[in-house]
Amino acid sequence: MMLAGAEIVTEEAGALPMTPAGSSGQAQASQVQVQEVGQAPTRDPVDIHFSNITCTVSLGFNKGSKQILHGVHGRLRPRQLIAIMGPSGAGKSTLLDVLSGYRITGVGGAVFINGRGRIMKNFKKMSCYIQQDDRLQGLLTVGENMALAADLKLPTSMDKYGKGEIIEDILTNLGLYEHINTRGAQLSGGQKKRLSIALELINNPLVMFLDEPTTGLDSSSCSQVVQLCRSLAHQGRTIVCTVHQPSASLFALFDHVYILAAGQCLYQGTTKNLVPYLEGAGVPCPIYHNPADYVIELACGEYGDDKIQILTSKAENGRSLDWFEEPEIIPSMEALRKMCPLSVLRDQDTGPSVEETPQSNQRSVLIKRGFLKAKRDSTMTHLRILVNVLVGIMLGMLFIDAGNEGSRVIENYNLLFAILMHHMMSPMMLTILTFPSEMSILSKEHFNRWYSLGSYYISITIVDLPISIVACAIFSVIVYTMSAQPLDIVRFLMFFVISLYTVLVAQSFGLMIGAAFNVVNGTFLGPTLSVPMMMFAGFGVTLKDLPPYLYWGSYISYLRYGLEGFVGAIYGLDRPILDCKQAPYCHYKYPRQFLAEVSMSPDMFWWDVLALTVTVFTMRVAAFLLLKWKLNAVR
Ligand SMILES: Nc1ncnc2c1ncn2[C@@H]1O[C@H](COP(=O)(O)OP(=O)(O)OP(=O)(O)O)[C@@H](O)[C@H]1O
Repeated sequence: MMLAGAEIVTEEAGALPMTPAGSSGQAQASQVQVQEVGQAPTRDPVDIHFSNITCTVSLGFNKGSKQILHGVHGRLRPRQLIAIMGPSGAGKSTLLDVLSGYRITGVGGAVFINGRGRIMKNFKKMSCYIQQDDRLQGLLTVGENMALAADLKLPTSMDKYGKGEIIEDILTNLGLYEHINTRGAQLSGGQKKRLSIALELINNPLVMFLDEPTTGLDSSSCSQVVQLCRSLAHQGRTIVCTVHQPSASLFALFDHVYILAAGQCLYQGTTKNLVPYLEGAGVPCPIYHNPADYVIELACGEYGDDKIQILTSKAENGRSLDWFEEPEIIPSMEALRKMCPLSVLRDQDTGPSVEETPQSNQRSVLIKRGFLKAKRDSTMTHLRILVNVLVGIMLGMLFIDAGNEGSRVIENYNLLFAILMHHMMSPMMLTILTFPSEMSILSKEHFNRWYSLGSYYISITIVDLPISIVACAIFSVIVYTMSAQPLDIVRFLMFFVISLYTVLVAQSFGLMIGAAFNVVNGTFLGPTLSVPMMMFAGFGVTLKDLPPYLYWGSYISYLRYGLEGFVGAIYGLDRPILDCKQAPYCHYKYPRQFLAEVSMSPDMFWWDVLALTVTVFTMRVAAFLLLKWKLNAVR
């Protein structure tokens, strides 16, 4: 059963002639002329005023700090497509981060929305931020991506037909309808960019911030994306993009430009006024020179730093509105407040919740999305199960029939430790390697208030559990039977429970590392931090041989509880004397003698389960807190 929105999109897509992915679809898309885009906003347009914005970043311990933005001012008018331009490193993305509210650390100054100080919770409800890298669900089709976003971003009271209509409308106007059944990962760069915009358009934001929407696109895709933004702006939105160095034709598509050089404003006004402005400042743009190129050259200091100073003071670091279209009719802050009285805002207030839909809806949609992804994920699901089958068979063959033989007890003990290593390494490394890319999507969707972190975390935990159970059960059956462990259902279940717990702990440990570190650091730290756990597991150095001053280590090693649990399952429960067919003398044919040798008590099984339960719970909570911290720390 598909999602409500996805169902309608797919049904209706099926009724229309569909273009197979990767064929002539791309050519058709490039012919799309973006004229009218879906629903025009129904609420008052948004006028953004920012004043004395500074941004300082710390360069690390004892290295001081760096100021990126130097008290810039500006005005972003509604129904305008505004480009923030400047050379590389000028602070364009930083300014966009600050204006969208994404960056909060080290920021000074004030942002006003329709004449009133910005209240972040309310501003987030009317705006969205599309970052430079396309953070899309690559395993889901365009239609599924849209349907899931609609289920998260539109009120639950809206039925699937209502949502389907909105989705159809947006996709048709953005030239993506032909690609409704194409997976996100298979879209071209321009299509990905348009899908990123389409996803945010679902709840019809009044303000859109786009970081470098044209980077990496060919000229035709660039102009499509910019034309699309222009149409969206002229419908009543305030659209702000950063752009590097647009061609003359692309530059002309923008209504307004805001030019930065080394964190200061060189010019703010209409695109058309740029040439007269430069002329007035004594730095005229040479004939036949693209003004966008020329102003970037000026901002780079190619014509001298004094020119930057002249322009910054002429623009009053963004205070001057002289180069706006009809500056005399730009409303003052007071006039804006009168135009948007508080009584109107009160009527529009949708309550304290930041997200559009309740947590229960967020969880169920995210769980559906998680299962859909898991079904198609060749690494997290298919490869994981395959690896469990292959490693199970390999270990089974290596230790074949070791479980019942008195002369092979030590070998069997080695097998139990090898099983623990497998359950520790593969889920931990898989999580460390895959979670950081998931994290970037989480950061975007969470910031754009698709869902709360709690809903996300619960859903990933629920989605992963059945996959872990299946992978672990397959592995356990193979290795248990091939190595001829006692055929007793209770022992097998004890063995399985310990295996599953070890997987869950290792995964939680991987999640903690994946949430806090990038892939390189995580790949180094995960296995390195696991070494002490192995040392204290009671393997190699048995627990009784551990020096007393290091004994505490065995209590914090989850592998110790795993190994003890395995030994209890296989040799506990008053196991009878073992066979001794393969040797004349079997030192450990009495299981109790072996248990005494490794100083493990068979009665500790439930304590081991309890210890592993507490460890899983603690690590999950720690991973959640780290995730929460990381989401804010990157800002
Ligand atoms: N967290 C940070 N720590 C240190 N320096 C930073 C940090 N964030 C940004 N910077 C520096 O601030 C300056 C402005 O960065 P920003 O990304 O805003 O520039 P930009 O104009 O968007 O550049 P580009 O067009 O190349 O993306 C750069 O020199 C960058 O190295």
